[in-house]
Amino acid sequence: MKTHAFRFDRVFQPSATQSDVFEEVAHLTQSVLDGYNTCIFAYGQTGSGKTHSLEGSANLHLGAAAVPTQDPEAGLIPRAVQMLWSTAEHLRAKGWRYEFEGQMLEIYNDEINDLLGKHELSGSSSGGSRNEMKHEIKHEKMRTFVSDTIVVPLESPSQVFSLLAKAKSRRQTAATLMNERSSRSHCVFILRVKGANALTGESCDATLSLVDLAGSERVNASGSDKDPVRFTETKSINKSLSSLNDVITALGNAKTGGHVPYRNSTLTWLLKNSLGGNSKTLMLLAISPMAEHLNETINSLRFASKVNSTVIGTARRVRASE
Ligand SMILES: Nc1ncnc2c1ncn2[C@@H]1O[C@H](COP(=O)(O)OP(=O)(O)OP(=O)(O)O)[C@@H](O)[C@H]1O
Repeated sequence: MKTHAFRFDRVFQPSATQSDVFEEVAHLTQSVLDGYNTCIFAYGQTGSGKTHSLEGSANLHLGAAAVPTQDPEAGLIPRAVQMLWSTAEHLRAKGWRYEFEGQMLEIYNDEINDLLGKHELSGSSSGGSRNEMKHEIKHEKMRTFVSDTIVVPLESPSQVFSLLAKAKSRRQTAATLMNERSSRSHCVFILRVKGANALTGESCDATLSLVDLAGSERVNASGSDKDPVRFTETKSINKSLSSLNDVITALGNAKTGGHVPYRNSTLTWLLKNSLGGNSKTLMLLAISPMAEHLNETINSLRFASKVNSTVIGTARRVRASE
């Protein structure tokens, strides 16, 4: 039997619980309160467990009635949200006051859909989302703005869960109109955290981006070239995942002379400030244990171990004035 060796910071066995996974990443998500732009990607082939890891399979989206940290099936997002709110509450005693706001975006065929907006995701059996609105991404210093998208001020974890539920149901509606569409789009939850300390005069303003990437398998082997809709989807997934690879490679490679090709895909352009050397980035790789998925699993492991071995820079805090 041939063996392949890969090195990672941490490997979770099938017996690992949601709580085990969260324990590993909790400190990272928490650093958004200290003013670090932070990004967590879930990468892996369709059905390998990306959404399971980020959202979990508990019925979390019932508003205030759900208490995610007491639910063993709650995934990373609800746990992180709950932890951020409770840490912010503790930090009040030290003078900190935080404001939170959230956005839920989907990138499908290299275009942004606002999962909280009114117009998109109408669905179409002939080609997926027909955006009534084109969204533009702008970067000003350390901030990212997406035109004509809804940003919701968030007062409590339960409000975040309702927001996630709304976005999820809109995605699912679109998915029933177009078979398996959600596996072929990237879903990005952006939580902006603004903090000010009345005692020390310090301030911070950073975002936590949690990204459920489209299935990483190369679909051309499954006949996508015969189906124009599938072909377009495949092309844009391949493009955005290879752009992600190129950006990470460029960040870790001094030889590129400082040029990082963020603009090559909507995914990398949107996440520019969360991917750059000043932010904290983590990739969570989901792999299937099934023998028939071995090739995809090895491809995923190769990609992720390359990402893991890349040093993208040194994270630094973002102050509110930046
Ligand atoms: N570690 C796990 N333990 C238990 N069930 C799991 C685990 N990982 C995945 N599953 C289950 O497998 C199914 C597929 O997982 P999931 O939807 O998370 O995959 P995915 O990688 O997000 O797929 P897609 O690319 O289609 O979004 C779900 O029913 C999920 O609950």
